[in-house]
This record gives sequence, C-alpha cells and structure tokens, in this order.
Amino acid sequence: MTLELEPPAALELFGDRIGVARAFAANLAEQGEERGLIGPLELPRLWSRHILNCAIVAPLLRPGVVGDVGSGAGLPGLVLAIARPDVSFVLIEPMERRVAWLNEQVAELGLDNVSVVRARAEEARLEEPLDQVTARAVSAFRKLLPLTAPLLRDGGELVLMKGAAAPAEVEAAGKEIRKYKVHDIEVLTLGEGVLSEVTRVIRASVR
Ligand SMILES: C[S@@+](CC[C@H](N)C(=O)[O-])C[C@H]1O[C@@H](n2cnc3c(N)ncnc32)[C@H](O)[C@@H]1O
Repeated sequence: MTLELEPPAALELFGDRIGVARAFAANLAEQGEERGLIGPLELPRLWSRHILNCAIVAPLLRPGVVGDVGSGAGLPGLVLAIARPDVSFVLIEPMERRVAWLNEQVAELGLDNVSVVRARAEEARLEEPLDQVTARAVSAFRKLLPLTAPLLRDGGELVLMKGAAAPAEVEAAGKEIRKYKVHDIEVLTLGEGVLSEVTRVIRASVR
C-alpha cells in the first residue's frame, strides 16, 4: 500500500516546519506497521487521518509545558511538537517499544522541545505540573479524566482529541467532572473546510 500524497493543507498547517513533518511522515510510513505503531490500512490516509488531524490542534496550545498521555506513534505529541517549537512537550507512554520509537524520532528529527517519560499516566512522576494535557484514542472522557486531570496545575487545561461521540462522552462523565473539578467544558470541531475529516476536541479547565 502506498503513502497518501501530501494534502495541500499540510504546508498551511506546518509552515516552515513542513520539512520536519515530512521526515516524520516518511519514518512512520516506512516503519509504523512493522513496529506495531499504526494499522496496515493507515498508510493511504497517514497524512489526512493522522498527521493533519493532529496538527489542526496546534493553535489551541499555549507557550508552556504540554503533556501528551498515551502518545503511541507520536500522535498527537510529536506532530504538535513539530508544529509548535515554542511549546515544551512531555510524552507519557508506558509501552517500551513505543517509548523507544518516540526517543528515536526526537533525536532524528532534532526536536529539542520534547522529553519522553515511560510510565502509565496515573503513575507518572513529572518534574512540574503541566499547563495543558492532550490525548488521542486512549479512552473515553470518563476514564481519561483520572489519567489526565491530576497532571495539570491549578487552572490547567485539557485538550482531548475525540470522535463524533464527544458530546455523549461529556454527558456520561458527570461524576468524574465533579470529582476532578472540571469546568468550562466545550466540544470544538476543527478543520472544517481544511481537512477531509474534521477533528473534535473536548477542551476544559481543571480546578
Ligand atoms: C490506541 S493507542 C493511541 C496512540 C496515539 N495516541 C494515537 O492516537 O495513535 C493508546 C495508547 O495509550 C497508551 N496507554 C494506555 N493506557 C495508558 C495509561 N494509563 N497511561 C498512559 N498511556 C496509556 C497505550 O500504550 C497506547 O500507546
């Protein structure tokens, strides 16, 4: 299966970081399936469904420290670190093979704004509380809150990538929303008119 041609939106979203994004896409296309990072059907939609779907979130990040819980192949963590060199990233991933991949990519792509922590999020011991936390395809909002909210500083923000069920996931999380003092919850739809598939984000403040 061949790699999807780079969509025109890639240049728009990555600007002068496009060369680094292309290098990451090429590495993922070459090794992703063999290393168990992406499924066999993902190559023809690597840019549109995965890389750009993550890059569209970049403008929501603020200068500071952002944690990405369950980075896996580097989605969205590495993609956001490429798009936002002004932001520091901590990628939190428990699986050894995936951590090895993430560290290799950080070195090869020359990303000096990324550190990788091998841990389950609920056991991670970070140097400092985070300003924002991202996650994609890790679990439903209700189960994601105990993994992500405790990592944030007071007033920190969740930026969680979700599917079309995002509003229902928020509805189902009443107990956890109260427990973790989550407020100002909004479901954003990003990428309309830019991406072939829109991205949904649950954005919320904590404490
Ligand atoms: C389905 S993959 C998604 C990976 C990537 N975020 C993506 O969108 O392609 C879920 C990832 O979450 C990680 N994970 C599972 N439980 C976790 C936990 N408690 N803390 C941190 N990461 C976790 C897994 O090891 C895996 O890499």
